[in-house]
Amino acid sequence: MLKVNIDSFKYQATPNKVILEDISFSINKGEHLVLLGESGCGKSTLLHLIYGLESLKNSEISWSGKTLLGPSFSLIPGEPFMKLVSQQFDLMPFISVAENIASHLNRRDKESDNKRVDELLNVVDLSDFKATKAKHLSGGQKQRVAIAKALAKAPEVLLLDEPFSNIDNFLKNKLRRNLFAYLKEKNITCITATHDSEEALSFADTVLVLKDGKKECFGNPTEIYNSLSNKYVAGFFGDVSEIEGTFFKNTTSKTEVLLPHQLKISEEKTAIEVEIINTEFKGSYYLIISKFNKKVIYFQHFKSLKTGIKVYLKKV
Ligand SMILES: Nc1ncnc2c1ncn2[C@@H]1O[C@H](COP(=O)(O)OP(=O)(O)OP(=O)(O)O)[C@@H](O)[C@H]1O
Repeated sequence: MLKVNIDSFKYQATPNKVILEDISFSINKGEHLVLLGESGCGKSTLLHLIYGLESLKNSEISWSGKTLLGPSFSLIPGEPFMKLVSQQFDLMPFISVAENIASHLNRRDKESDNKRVDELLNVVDLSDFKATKAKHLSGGQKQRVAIAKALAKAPEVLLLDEPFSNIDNFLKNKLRRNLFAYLKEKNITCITATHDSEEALSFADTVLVLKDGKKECFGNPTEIYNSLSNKYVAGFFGDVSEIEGTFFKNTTSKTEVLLPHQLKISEEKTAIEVEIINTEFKGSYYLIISKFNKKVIYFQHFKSLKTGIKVYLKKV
């Protein structure tokens, strides 16, 4: 089990700025935790602390019951059973993809090394680039080699910092399925930092949403999605509308946070009469942008609607 208990963390360079505060959680071996949060909320910092690149005070991080001591206690920062794939890919440019990956292997048995390289290239879908020099790869391809390289020595824990940020949507889906299935098969514990909610919904066992260095919510993806507590959390999953509960005849006036698929046009008159501002074609549906009580309201519809017309809305 990986246990993280961070009281607070500040960088030496900015001693008056708290970067992370009151972050505690644990994940079981083989589980996948997704850290979801907007840019600058502290995701990379948290990964660096877990990996052991920064020193902590009044805090503890442990793996399988053993406390990780941090950089002050080791000559080479970083734990040997853990690998971090950061946003800098750290490849050797003048050698091939295969040699880059093999540089992390024991290099005693050429044949088994070669097999392992092939297996890993298959995981990141780069078999055709085995002999290509790293400097001739695109950003997304380098990112995939960095992941394969991190997996070479079979780490127990893999930390991924925005692992698919340079990869197009079409390939991303295939890669994510391959990689996360491989990690499950090998029982490798993984933490992925991202602002892509799909990674959280489809591939996480647990999601930790961070906001301004603090824990906003923690739980399994279904729980989080089905009880979107506020605009910040809901914003990762789509355009957010906020409507006071009284408009739905709720007993309280507590504002409801709704995603576009949770609102639809009502044939009968309701308390929510919106004016259409714009329509965006989204492929399988139209996203309708409308105005209600000076607020922007988003809902899904099966066809586009004319700007300026008024319709009534209700909850799905
Ligand atoms: N070495 C450093 N020294 C001082 N401040 C830093 C350092 N590295 C990061 N920060 C600050 O810490 C905060 C959190 O940064 P961090 O990179 O952890 O965020 P993030 O959520 O990973 O962002 P992104 O999604 O953009 O990568 C930011 O305000 C950043 O400016």
